[in-house]
Amino acid sequence: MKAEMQPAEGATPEPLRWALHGGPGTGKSHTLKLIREELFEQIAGWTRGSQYQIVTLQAVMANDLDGDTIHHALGLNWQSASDDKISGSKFLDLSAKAVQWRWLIIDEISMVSAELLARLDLRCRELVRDLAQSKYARGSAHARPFGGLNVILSGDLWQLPPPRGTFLGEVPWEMLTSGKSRKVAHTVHGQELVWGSVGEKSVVQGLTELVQCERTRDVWLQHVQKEIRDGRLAADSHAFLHGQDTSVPGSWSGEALECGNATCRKLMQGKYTPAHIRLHECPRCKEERASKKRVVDTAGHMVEVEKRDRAKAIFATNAVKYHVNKLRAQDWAQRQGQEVQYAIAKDTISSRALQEKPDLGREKLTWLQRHDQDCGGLYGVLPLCVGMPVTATDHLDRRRGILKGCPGKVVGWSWRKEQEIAQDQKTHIWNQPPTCIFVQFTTKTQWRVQGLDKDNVFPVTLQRQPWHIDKGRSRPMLRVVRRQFPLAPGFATTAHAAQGQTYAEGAITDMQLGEGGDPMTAYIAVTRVRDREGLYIYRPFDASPYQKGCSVGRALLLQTWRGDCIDWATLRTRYREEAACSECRERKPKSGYTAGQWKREAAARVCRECVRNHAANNTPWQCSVCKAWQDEAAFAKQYARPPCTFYRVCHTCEVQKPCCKCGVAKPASAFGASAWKARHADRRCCKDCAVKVTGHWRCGVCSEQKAREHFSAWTRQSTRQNGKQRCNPCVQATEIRAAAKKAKGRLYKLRVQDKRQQVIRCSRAESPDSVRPLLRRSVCRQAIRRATAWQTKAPVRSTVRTGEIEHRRACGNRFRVKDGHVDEPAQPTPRKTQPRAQTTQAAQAARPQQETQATARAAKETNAAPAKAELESKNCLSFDISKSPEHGRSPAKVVPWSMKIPFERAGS
Ligand SMILES: Nc1ncnc2c1ncn2[C@@H]1O[C@H](COP(=O)(O)OP(=O)(O)OP(=O)(O)O)[C@@H](O)[C@H]1O
Repeated sequence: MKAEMQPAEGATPEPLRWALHGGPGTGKSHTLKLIREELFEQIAGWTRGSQYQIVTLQAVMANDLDGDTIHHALGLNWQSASDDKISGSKFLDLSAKAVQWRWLIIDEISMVSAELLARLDLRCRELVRDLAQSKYARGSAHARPFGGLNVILSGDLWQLPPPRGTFLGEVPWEMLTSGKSRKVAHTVHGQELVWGSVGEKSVVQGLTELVQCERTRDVWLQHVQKEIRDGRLAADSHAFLHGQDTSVPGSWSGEALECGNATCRKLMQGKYTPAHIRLHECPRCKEERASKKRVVDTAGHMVEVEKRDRAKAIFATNAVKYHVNKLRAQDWAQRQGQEVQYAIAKDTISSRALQEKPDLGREKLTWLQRHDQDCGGLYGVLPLCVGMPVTATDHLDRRRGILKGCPGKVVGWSWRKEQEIAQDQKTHIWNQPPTCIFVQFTTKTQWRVQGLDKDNVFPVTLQRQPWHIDKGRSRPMLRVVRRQFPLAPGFATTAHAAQGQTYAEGAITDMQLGEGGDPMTAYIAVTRVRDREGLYIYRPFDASPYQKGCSVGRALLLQTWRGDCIDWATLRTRYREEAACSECRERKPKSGYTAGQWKREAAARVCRECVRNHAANNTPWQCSVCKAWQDEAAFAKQYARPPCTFYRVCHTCEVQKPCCKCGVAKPASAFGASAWKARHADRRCCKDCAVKVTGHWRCGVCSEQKAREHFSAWTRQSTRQNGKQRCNPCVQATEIRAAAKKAKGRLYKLRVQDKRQQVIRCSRAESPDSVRPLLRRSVCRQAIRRATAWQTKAPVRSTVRTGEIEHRRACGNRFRVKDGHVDEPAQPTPRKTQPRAQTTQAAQAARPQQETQATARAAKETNAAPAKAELESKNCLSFDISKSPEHGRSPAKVVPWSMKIPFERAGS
């Protein structure tokens, strides 16, 4: 260190920028503590904040080292990446503190993002006085990194990356691709601070590595931790954790057989099955094997309930942590024989939010179920009982060391007088919270609040925190203020909060990773314990996520810090984007191709060099159709323009193209300019097909272009050309189709009618004789009656029982019947429509002939059917359906008998 700080002759001393690296529990924080206490404070007599500063990302880590958070110590804005908003007075305050700064120690560097490190560097350059000797190198106008402060970067690159931002161990790909960086300035700056160099030397000048794990003395557990760290968890280790059979005896630690038994050593030779090994291993191996089973099963193995109750559950996400905390709080209270008290948060909606969404109040109950990180870090329903472990969710008192994440236990709470009545009613849900909750916190120092009789007991009062329901929006509007105690049950935590901690009581972890889960979170949990007895794995897990190896960046950064020579050329060939040229067959990086060529398919991609060769041979352009490289003269002039780089067609391929309508291949002159250039063949329509002729319309049905006279049938309705116009043949065809359709409809009706009549006839013929008259009567509602016209004495058949009968055939007159008998008046009733004089004479002339015919017909009818006469004598009227007045009427008026009287009923 001294050597590094020793100036070369005549030169400004170079400040120290050093890395302290080591696995979990190797004592990095312990070393920093020693440097602080023994070197800085005891030997140099310095104080924190004046001559040196120790910073970390999280308050709990800072508290362990008696340091500060990066944001608080350097006045950085933690909500946004902009640091311009710092007030003048605060900046002056910081500057005054930084006047004497010489050392800056950053712990848990893996959790500091590139962006945050860049902001820290810029703020240091601002705060350190220009007069400070080390700020500028001799002859340089640029401030040194970190304003010339001596810096120690301590941490483990194989631990968790920052919750947000770019991980420092990520390879800056610009180094591999030698392309321009598209990252934001802060990212590039931050990465340069750990990867880059100042002049010939790298920014981080060297590295001290700690290798001996001090936290975990269990050799086998150390071995498992290492396997998970390297991403190569062995099948045997996985089986040991699950209590399954292994290919080695139980006391195998990964390096040696601890029992030293000769039989067990023999079992190691690989000839035996796992079941055999388990059966024949020595008692010590059996014992070791049992203790290595860390996956908790439901059958009650590892029933160390008491111990497990005190162990901290470590999860990857806040949501799981929140729910586990609530469940374990209930469980814990039950075991202690206590009733859980629930403090209900009060959410107040801002007036602006109500303006935007008036019915927001209805959702309040659902907000209580959201996890705390969604609602300003305060629980909706906070379970509490006396003696329960809790943690502070905010910095409650910096002076006393009660920072966010500080552990403690509930000692009691105090009510206002009027609230004590509610207490008597034994309610366990506090809609009206107590005035304060007394919590005994575990801090580095001992203190006592005035008026309280116990040490380290702090009255935690209600806190208000704003949160937004619509926090995903670019400008959240729906603001709610939550009022709750800033406490959380202390049974579970996240892996990020657990980093750097040692849990002597043990840790519970879930190693079954979901999709996208990070094995590092499980690694952090596994490395927090002192021995295997302290590790509880929540459920069986899949080994594959822990066998994928680890990223190349971490190892490369460590090599950079060590000062090892990195073979960037080999890395470039391995990681750079490359593709083979279709002509020279050589694999080349993206920069070896033009943008257009890179996008092409592998078979058509040509590298810059081959393109250059073609240009040198005076064939600079490639035809997109025939793929031949040709000179410029082989292409049309417009292809010289830059947009045509991706599509050029030579004259030979361009001589003729087919029209999409007529399908005939035609030269360019037959097409319009845009149609000729169209790449899609279905858009290339020749002029003949596309042309509009004056006085012509295109028929909307047959699509033919015709003179307007051919549309005369259509223009009777409309003269507008709207694309629906139809030519005369098409109109005619339409009309014919409509008429045919109508006729078909009518024919169908007649067919139906005929069919019905046929059915009736058949049924009548088939029905028994006794039933037939009944059927006839039912079918023929209007019975046919016989009468004799009194004028001509001719027989007349009619359905009229009472009324007038028109007897046209006999004389053209009418006569009246009453109850079926002819009512003979003194004078004949004149017809309504009187025949004209001429026709009356003609009718009178024809009358004798008609009378003769009628008489003859009557005689024929009387003689022809004796059965009919018999029926008539029985006063039954005959029925001939073809002569019936119903015949020929619409079927709707004729009611089929079968529908009216069922056959059986009629028969009976
Ligand atoms: N040299 C040492 N002598 C005795 N105990 C030590 C030593 N180094 C570390 N320890 C103990 O080991 C535990 C872990 O140490 P420490 O927190 O410093 O490790 P770390 O490397 O910072 O771990 P992590 O990477 O997890 O933060 C602590 O309880 C500490 O007291």
